[in-house]
Amino acid sequence: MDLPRFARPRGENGSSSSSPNLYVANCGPAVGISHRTVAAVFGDFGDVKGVHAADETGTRVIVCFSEESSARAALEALHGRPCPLLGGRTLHIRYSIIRPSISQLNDSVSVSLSASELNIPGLYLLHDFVTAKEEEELLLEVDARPWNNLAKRRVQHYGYEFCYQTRNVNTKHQLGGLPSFVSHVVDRISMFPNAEDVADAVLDQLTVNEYPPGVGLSPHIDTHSAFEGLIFSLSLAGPCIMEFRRYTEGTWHKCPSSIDLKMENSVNDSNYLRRAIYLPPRSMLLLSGEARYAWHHYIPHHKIDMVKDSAIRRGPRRVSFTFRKVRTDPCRCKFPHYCDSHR
Ligand SMILES: O=C(O)CCC(=O)C(=O)O
Ligand SMILES: [Fe+2]
Repeated sequence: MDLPRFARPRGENGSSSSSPNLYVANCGPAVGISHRTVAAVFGDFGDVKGVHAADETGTRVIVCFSEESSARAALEALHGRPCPLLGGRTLHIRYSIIRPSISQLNDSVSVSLSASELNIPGLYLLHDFVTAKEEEELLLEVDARPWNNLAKRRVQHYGYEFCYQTRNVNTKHQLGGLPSFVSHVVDRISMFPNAEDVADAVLDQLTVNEYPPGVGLSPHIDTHSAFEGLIFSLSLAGPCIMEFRRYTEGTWHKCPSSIDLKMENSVNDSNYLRRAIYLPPRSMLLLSGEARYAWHHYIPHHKIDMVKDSAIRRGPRRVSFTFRKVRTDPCRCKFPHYCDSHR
């Protein structure tokens, strides 16, 4: 049953405050009183917009009036006394408000389809960066190689190993060059519009991530001292949304060994700006400048994403190829607040 979500409103001193909706206990279909009968009885006090089950017991309902004054009149007349029109039952009535659902709380950010809509300097998205055939071939190549299992997803590293404890790379330990099966992708990246110095950026590290449905990635900024300023991420196999958060300086903490976010703030904390973008399969995302250095990126742990008005299912897996250049000297970005080279 699809139940509306109602909560008891609280005034400043904890007392219940006024609302056009009433929570009415001790009546309902389970005790032989239909919603229609409830609407008729409460209709004596004003226009009733609807009567809903308050929960699954069948003995508690929510009566929604158009006007607060009607709800107040009904509450004063009917609360705590036997109601002859409802089989002599004693009704227990309180004010009620519509509570936002968990998903509304978590996902109130609207999801953009293009990077320009997002208005984050340095963030770019190109659709159809590879063809469906190339996508299939890239997936076959990585599936023919060993995966490393992390707690919830699988990864492969090329060029340099990425260490999740330190969120850094060991620059002294090169695994070899990038594999030849990504050469055409790297060549295409060198012509990526919008990316300053992209032609000079010799990308030498590739992380392949495989996310099962419902698995995301915690909010983070790729460690400044580990990687240079251009980060390219190719989405394959399934879609997802990526959220970006820019924390107000002073509201987050650098961890000793990384610049991952210490989650002191709840998801709804107003200490950060929030934006989200839809990443379809075969699209290439570029994080550069402010987007790379000052915004946390995050993939929510959803099986279904709301994009505009459509619910988009994640698919059996999403595989991303993240191309970066390992940094060999300290970071000199313009965002020292978010930078581990500026400690
Ligand atoms: O899966 C992605 O697109 C992003 C991966 C990522 O942010 C990372 O590996 O640091
Ligand atoms: Fe990242």
